[in-house]
Amino acid sequence: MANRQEQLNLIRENIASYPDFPKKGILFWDIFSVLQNPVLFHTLKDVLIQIAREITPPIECVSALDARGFLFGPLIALDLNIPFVPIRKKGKLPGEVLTVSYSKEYGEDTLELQLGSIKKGQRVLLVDDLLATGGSLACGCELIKKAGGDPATCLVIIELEDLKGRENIPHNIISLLKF
Ligand SMILES: O=P(O)(O)OC[C@H]1O[C@H](OP(=O)(O)OP(=O)(O)O)[C@H](O)[C@@H]1O
Ligand SMILES: Nc1ncnc2[nH]cnc12
Repeated sequence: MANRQEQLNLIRENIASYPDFPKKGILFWDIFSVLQNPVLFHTLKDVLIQIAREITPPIECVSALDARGFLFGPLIALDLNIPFVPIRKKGKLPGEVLTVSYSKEYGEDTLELQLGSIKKGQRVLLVDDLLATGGSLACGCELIKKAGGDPATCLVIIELEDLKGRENIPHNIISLLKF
């Protein structure tokens, strides 16, 4: 069995990148290239779960950002046997919602969280595939706080270090791979 660094190196080598997508000047990192290989997908899932289990004090809920965060957040929540709560793009969640707008590397958007989906003071792990400017994760953390929860840790697979996104997020951030 490979150690964690070897597992991460294997994943790193298999993340595809596309220049000028979705806009000129953006180098797009495509996590779906990892999911096409079941061995790598299993490896990535195992690393994410190990890391989530190591967080102290323990997390009580997993949330994730629409859409690529949904590929990973539910896997962690199921393994830890704790609730999963989606944070979706505007207009997709029924019932009463909290709403916050934000900017990201290649545009602007609005995210929503269902009222009552997070308990007061609950320690939430917020999951996404990638941290660029940090706009999306910061927005997710703000929604969790507005709902009364504690955005205890953000967990991403890829961090684009040059964009200094973590400076925009006043919470604990774990990234598996720095580019
Ligand atoms: O750090 P930031 O500059 O905010 O950028 C990171 C966000 O951008 C991407 O999502 P996108 O909004 O493109 O949505 P998708 O998952 O639906 O493709 C990515 O999955 C992150 O959520
Ligand atoms: N460079 C990038 N690649 C993939 N997803 C992103 N989201 C924001 N910036 C991104």
